[in-house]
Amino acid sequence: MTRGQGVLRGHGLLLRRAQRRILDGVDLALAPGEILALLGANGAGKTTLLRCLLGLLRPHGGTVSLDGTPLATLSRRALARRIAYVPQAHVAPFPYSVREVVGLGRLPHHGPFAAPGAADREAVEAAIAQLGIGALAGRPYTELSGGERQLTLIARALAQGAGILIMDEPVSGLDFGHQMRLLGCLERLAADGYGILKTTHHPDHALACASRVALLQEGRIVADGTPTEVLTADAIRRLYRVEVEILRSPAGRSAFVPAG
Ligand SMILES: Nc1ncnc2c1ncn2[C@@H]1O[C@H](COP(=O)(O)OP(=O)(O)OP(=O)(O)O)[C@@H](O)[C@H]1O
Repeated sequence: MTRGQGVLRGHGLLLRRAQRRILDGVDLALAPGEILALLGANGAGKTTLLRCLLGLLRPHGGTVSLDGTPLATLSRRALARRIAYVPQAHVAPFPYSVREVVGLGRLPHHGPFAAPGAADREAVEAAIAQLGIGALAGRPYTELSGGERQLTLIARALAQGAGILIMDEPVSGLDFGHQMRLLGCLERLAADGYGILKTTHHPDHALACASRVALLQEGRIVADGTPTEVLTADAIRRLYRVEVEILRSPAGRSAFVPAG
């Protein structure tokens, strides 16, 4: 278990696609206990950046390191014990049960040819309980709704036991209740030492549940700081080209609403 360890750092990341610079000198680091929300318009390069940080895409320039060790020198298995990924959309070809899909998170621990042991089964049941999807555990993954699939993939990431969670729009497809419960769950995980990097299209969620916010625009990180520092009405206007204002509740909560 590596919770509470591990600084994941991308430095000077450069990535081109068809002559276009998708990432243009990106520096971004994630420390244990942080929830870092990455925001940017559609096509800004958020998923591309996550895939570079996961070692799934090799940048044309720059480096990614984990505790100072270049990612490229770590085996896939060693990496999978340290970093878990929740992708944006996932279509499963086989009707594995939810419990089996969550169990795939344990592969880096017991290997592909050994049967899962008691610790693996315990980790799977704990992750299922944490996401509140016990009622789905025996159902085929292919027959789940999009939101149910998303919860299953998050449970798989938790079962993996890695201290760093990288999530691509984790609330997409979740109903309002599940969104709120998931944000609460992320806060508890961060308090427990997990480092969490998530992309989001919801500035409000970043205000409510992030310790840091980074904005990606035209291949560069244009802001990186606390949610209140970074998420101003002006920054939202520049990022998404919409006019907004910030409402503050008596309890000190903030939310963006259309201006005017
Ligand atoms: N395999 C690919 N080949 C060519 N271009 C690609 C490829 N994958 C992504 N792109 C382009 O790279 C850019 C960044 O894509 P990316 O998926 O990283 O954006 P994003 O910020 O995650 O977007 P969204 O918010 O819509 O999910 C987009 O312009 C996209 O069209």
